[in-house]
Amino acid sequence: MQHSFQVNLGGMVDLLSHHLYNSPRVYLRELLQNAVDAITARRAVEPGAPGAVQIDVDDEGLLHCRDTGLGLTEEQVHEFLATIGQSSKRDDLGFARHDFIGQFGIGLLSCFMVADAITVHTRSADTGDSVTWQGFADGSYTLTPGPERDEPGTTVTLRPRPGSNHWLDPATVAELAREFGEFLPVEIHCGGEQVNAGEPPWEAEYANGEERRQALLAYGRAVLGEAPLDVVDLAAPEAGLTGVAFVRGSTARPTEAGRHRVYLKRMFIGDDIEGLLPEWGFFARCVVDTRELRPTASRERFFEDDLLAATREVLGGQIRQWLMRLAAIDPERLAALLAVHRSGVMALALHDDDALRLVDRYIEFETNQGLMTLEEFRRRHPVVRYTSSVDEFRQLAKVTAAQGIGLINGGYVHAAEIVLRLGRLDPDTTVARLDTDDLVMSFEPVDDAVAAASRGFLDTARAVLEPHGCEPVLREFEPASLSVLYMEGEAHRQAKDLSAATEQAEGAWAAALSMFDAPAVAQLPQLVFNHRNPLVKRMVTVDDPSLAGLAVEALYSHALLTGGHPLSSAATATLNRSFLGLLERSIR
Ligand SMILES: Nc1ncnc2c1ncn2[C@@H]1O[C@H](COP(=O)(O)OP(=O)(O)OP(=O)(O)O)[C@@H](O)[C@H]1O
Repeated sequence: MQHSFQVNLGGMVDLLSHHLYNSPRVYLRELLQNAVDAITARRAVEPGAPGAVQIDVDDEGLLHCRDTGLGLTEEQVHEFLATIGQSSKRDDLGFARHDFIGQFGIGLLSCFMVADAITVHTRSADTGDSVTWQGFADGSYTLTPGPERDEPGTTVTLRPRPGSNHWLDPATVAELAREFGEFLPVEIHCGGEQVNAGEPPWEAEYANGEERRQALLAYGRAVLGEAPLDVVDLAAPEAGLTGVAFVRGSTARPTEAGRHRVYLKRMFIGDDIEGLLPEWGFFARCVVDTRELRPTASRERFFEDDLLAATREVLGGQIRQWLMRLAAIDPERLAALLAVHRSGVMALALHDDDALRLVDRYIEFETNQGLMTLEEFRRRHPVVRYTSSVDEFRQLAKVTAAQGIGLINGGYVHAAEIVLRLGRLDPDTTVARLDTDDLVMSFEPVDDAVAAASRGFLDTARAVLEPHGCEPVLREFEPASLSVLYMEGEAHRQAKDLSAATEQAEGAWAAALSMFDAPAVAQLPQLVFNHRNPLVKRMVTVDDPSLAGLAVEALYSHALLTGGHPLSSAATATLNRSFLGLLERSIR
């Protein structure tokens, strides 16, 4: 036997009024929306019908919202107003009717957030009959005929709940009406004063293009709280969407990035709507009006459906086109923009070839020959080498420059990925991570006489460094001011990364990683002594093994520190020992 669900009416009303919305302030949005929908419905059958909404708060603190809409018959009151989830704005198949903002049949209940009784006094334009309905938060209602109204339309009256009077304060009401109704296509009056402009500034008529642009920039200043760098027109016909994007002149606060101001059929929905632009577009803030995107029941965001995804693509494409056009007509302004929004454009360049070209041409990277664009760097160095960490760059910038090797600091966010992608895009560019083994190979060996004279020193150095898993090498390289370099070598670094990952991993990951047993490290890290350095030159001929040992220990720890390598406890002990030992000898 089949049964029907039972509904706890009071609980349902409570759920749909108090727990659906972010703030009680939306009660006024729902009132305005119903008024505008009722006017739209009346004008569909009576095109010249008046279209105005009047909101007043009387001396007793009651709020009255009066419209010149279609009104309701007694039958419609029962069917639509008094039936939760029933809406006159859906067609016979249950689809939202296109011209109306409402569709769910629950919006009026939001008034229970601020009122304990809702009175609807309405006269149907169809029958001319007037009725009065009064609904309460427990789900009960009364319906009485009359009193007569002169004109078709509806007046909704709210009696404030104890403690909610401030929401019905005249100044608050005017502010909310202005906010939600700013662009609604009917006149909205509050306390006798019209509070809305009725038309979004991007839809308005202007004498010429420049006047329009200045008006939009002024509007953008109000929206962003700062002067925008530029304004971009947006249109996504499938979503019935028009609007503008303001390019920020400074980086957005994290709470604002990727959030946009959105109107639904000209009614304000929210200032913090996400998902309108691809992630990389965080340097722009959109203000748009849409007819087709599907709002959730709270009307505080949109469903993440195919239409929203397609709209995001279209709008992203328009921002991208604007960027490309700017590159062609005003490269200086583009450079200024890229300087402010560097990381956003870099992120875009990770999957967009045009943006990659922009980055190539306009964004400066840190290289071992100073700041320069990748385009310029590639002109000088057909092989683009990069480091994957800032520390490695710092350590090797000078020494690679001295060997004539161009080096890019790939340690900053996205830098290495950008350089690699550029290599894939441009067949004439070879991109390679700096291989420190190759670098050591490029250093000149010392001549035979020096090698013979340094044998004793190298034996001492080998003995000192062996417990640290490091071996000494003597070479000649520029700059001569550099005494030693600690070089890990690619194979060693990979093995180290793997063992660190395995140590940190837990559960299934640890098991998976342990399958890649760290290979026996073929090449130990090297401490490369530079024989062109005057100190090293003297050091290799010192015939006091204990002094040589202290010097090696000191240079080893110094090389670790300057290379940004973590100091093990053994290395820290070495640093202390060598420092104190050398001090003792020099003061003796
Ligand atoms: N000012 C009004 N004039 C005429 N009819 C109204 C008015 N306000 C409400 N109604 C009627 O009451 C019904 C229910 O209104 P309610 O605001 O709860 O839902 P809705 O507007 O249909 O949908 P949504 O939940 O999306 O707002 C409406 O469909 C409409 O038929």
